[in-house]
Amino acid sequence: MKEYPTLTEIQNDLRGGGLTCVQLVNHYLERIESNAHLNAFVDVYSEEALRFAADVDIKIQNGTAGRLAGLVIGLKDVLAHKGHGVQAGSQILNTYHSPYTATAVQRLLDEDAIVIGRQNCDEFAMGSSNENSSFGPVLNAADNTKVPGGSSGGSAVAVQAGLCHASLGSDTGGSVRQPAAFCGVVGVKPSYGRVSRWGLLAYASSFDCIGPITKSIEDAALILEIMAGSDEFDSTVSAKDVPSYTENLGWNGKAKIGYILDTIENEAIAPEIREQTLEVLNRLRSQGHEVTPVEMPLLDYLLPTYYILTTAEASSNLSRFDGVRYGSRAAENGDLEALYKNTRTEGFGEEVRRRILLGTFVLSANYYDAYYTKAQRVRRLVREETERFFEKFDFLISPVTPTTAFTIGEKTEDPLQMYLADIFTVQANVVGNPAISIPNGLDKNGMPIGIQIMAPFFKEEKMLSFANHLSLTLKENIEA
Ligand SMILES: NC(=O)C[C@H](N)C(=O)O
Repeated sequence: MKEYPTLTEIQNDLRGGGLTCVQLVNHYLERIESNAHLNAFVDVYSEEALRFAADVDIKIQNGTAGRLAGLVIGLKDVLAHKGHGVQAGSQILNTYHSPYTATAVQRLLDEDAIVIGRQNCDEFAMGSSNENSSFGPVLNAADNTKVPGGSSGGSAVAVQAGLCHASLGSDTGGSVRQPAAFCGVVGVKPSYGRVSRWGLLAYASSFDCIGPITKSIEDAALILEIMAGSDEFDSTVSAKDVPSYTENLGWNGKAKIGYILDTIENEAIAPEIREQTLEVLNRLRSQGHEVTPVEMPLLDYLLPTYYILTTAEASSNLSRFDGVRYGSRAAENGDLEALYKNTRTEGFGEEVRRRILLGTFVLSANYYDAYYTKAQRVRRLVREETERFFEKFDFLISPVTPTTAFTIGEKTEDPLQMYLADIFTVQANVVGNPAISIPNGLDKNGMPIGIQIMAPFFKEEKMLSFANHLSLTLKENIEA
């Protein structure tokens, strides 16, 4: 089957009669099977997807198909999908089947998207390498000895390796953008409050966002525009109208771009990432955009703030997995305390336990003010600093990650090193702004490099059209 970079091209062939959804699904099922070693999927819905595909084929013939007809999509294992398992890569939910469907997923289904399966991820989305999954690690398709990034590692690899056309991931501190960068695909984190979180298994509720992972910006724009918008089940979603991102992908005019000096100059950044990011900034400058270096002193506080607040929220969110309300109950459960303790010790992996303990510590009476309250204050300061930045600039550009995909096992013994993989992505979650990761070439070992564009709050439309402009520029660069 030929390569389809965009859904538009798939739909052209579907309408032209040269292709059917059943053929498409069969193609992806074969790809999933022949790439089983990547461990990207934890569950594949072969029969159901083929049945759906046959229905969509009839709708196409009748002219009644939805806007996503022909989109074969995978879901990160944190999204509720009625009648299907969802376990956040954890053993604690190994017998759970969802009685309802996440709003974001339902909106895609309503437009005739075909869900082909659920995808491997770090347990409860806690990780940057997909090594914290009870289903085992996911392998990067560009080099099977490397991680795919995390926590939406299975979702990114599935798109990278052509196992489905697109995926839905979740991004709490970079979990869509960082694996997208490591796998050479597009990943979007929308503004907090743009897409409903109803049906997303909660990790840190004031940070979590659902976002698409795709091969093209056009597809990301389409998926986002269909998922976004108010939802009676999630009161944190804005009632603001959703503009048509797909109709406004053309960029014209000059942009004011800022970049934080430290995100280029810091010694921890791989030289090729530095060079390729600078190359992009220079190119933009030569096109007449204003490109200015800035200082952002609060950057150093981002990761500590993120890890204090997200672990605090996680310790509260994950308390429901106790073997009574949710979670597979341990067999050994003498008294109530033993029941809780054994259930949670058996059900959760090491990283989840570490974060629950950290979060419980920062929320405990003696340390609450020193850690939790202080981190909330820093969050406010970072927000204000970011707002001031966007009074002067249209976009903030940075690398997505300080290095390309690292070797499996390299950072598993050192959680702090692992946390540093998110150094450039967490700002968007701490402040709530939208950000996108797009491919920016390869390093000398053939591993993908990403570049990130962050935009003002709720300016996805502007961000996507500029990202589109930039990716066309980068393509010219590669082809020249
Ligand atoms: N969930 C995320 O967005 C990823 C981040 N690496 C974390 O472990 O918190």
